[in-house]
Amino acid sequence: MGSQDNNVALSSNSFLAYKSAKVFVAGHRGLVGSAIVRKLTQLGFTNLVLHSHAELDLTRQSDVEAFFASEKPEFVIVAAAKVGGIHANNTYPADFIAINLQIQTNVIDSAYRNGAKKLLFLGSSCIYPKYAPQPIPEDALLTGPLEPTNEWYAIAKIAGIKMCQAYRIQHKWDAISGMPTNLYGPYDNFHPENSHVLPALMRRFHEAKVNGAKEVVVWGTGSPLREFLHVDDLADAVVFMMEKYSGLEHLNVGSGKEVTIKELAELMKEVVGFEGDLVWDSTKPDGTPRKLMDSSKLASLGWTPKVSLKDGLADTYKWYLENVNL
Ligand SMILES: NC(=O)C1=CN([C@@H]2O[C@H](COP(=O)(O)OP(=O)(O)OC[C@H]3O[C@@H](n4cnc5c(N)ncnc54)[C@H](OP(=O)(O)O)[C@@H]3O)[C@@H](O)[C@H]2O)C=CC1
Ligand SMILES: C[C@H]1O[C@H](OP(=O)(O)OP(=O)(O)OC[C@H]2O[C@@H](n3cnc4c(=O)[nH]c(N)nc43)[C@H](O)[C@@H]2O)[C@@H](O)[C@@H](O)C1=O
Repeated sequence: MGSQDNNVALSSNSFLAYKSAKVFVAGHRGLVGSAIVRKLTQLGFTNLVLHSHAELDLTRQSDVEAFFASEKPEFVIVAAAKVGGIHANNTYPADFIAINLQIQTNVIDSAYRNGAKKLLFLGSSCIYPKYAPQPIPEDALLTGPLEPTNEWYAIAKIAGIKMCQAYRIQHKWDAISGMPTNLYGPYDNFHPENSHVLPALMRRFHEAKVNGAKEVVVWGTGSPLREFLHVDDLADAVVFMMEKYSGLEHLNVGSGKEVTIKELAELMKEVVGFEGDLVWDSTKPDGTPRKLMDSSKLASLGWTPKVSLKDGLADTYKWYLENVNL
């Protein structure tokens, strides 16, 4: 089945034409959700519906149903999820599969039942097989075994894509999915163990510099390749997809540029200004050896990223100094 076979007519669904539309951004306090809120605010959206986890626990079906029945948002962006780096994914598999299945199932179903015009679900590049062809095209999904450190999270995310597809097919409802590559930027999670590599290294190098440490430990061998995208670029792509895309297939969202973890660590060392040595802890997992996404479908619709890794790191470190390292 081609990606256009289940398109929903967009004529009544323009996103950008209607800045007073009620838009629910689930997960608005996180890395991604906060960037989407910044972008929508800059664009002039005036009716954003925002609830923290403490105010509305999206794993609770009856609370989610009551929220949608009373608020009836017209557009829904799902950036709420249980998220973490390689260690967190590997350590809390039950949380990663259960919480994510609950959040996305509750939100997608309630959004449909309460008349939302369009919903965008965010997955992750870890949905693809561990040894997918590189760069990874969208149709590599479900063609091979997953990376074991994050298969529980990946299975939940794959279920989210399939749920959007199923509602599109059965109900002719405009649910789409975007698959971002590894992200970073303001409001990231800088936890020493549970975060992703980029914020983890930023904090570790910064603390080493401040404490005058001679070395910094970096996990794994340094050889895995990762593609990084600044979260402001992702927010731009989310708005672009809300306006321009209405198809069955999920769309990759990447920068097209990859670096080894060793190169990332060297760059971070330079940006932070740490002058000691790197020590590699090979008892820690490398995870997927490479996951560069093929984002040419999104590019062919007219979207391109703008922020280079070097500029994005400098910008994020400035934010870290002003907001985290108080
Ligand atoms: N970070 C990355 O590198 C990547 C992220 N993504 C995807 O982007 C999306 C957002 O990720 P990111 O911003 O990094 O994650 P964060 O951990 O920064 O933010 C997650 C958000 O989800 C909210 N949340 C979590 N559980 C619940 C719950 N039970 N009820 C209500 N809200 C909840 C949190 O709310 P609160 O703050 O109030 O606790 C928080 O605002 C996810 O779908 C993720 O898969 C995809 C690829 C890469
Ligand atoms: C976005 C994506 O994020 C996760 O996948 P990942 O890409 O493997 O994520 P990561 O950022 O945690 O690690 C990238 C690489 O970096 C190395 N590494 C070095 N030093 C540290 C370090 O200090 N912390 C971490 N976390 N990694 C480190 C680490 O060993 C690995 O080789 C998925 O679980 C899944 O959730 C997902 O979708």
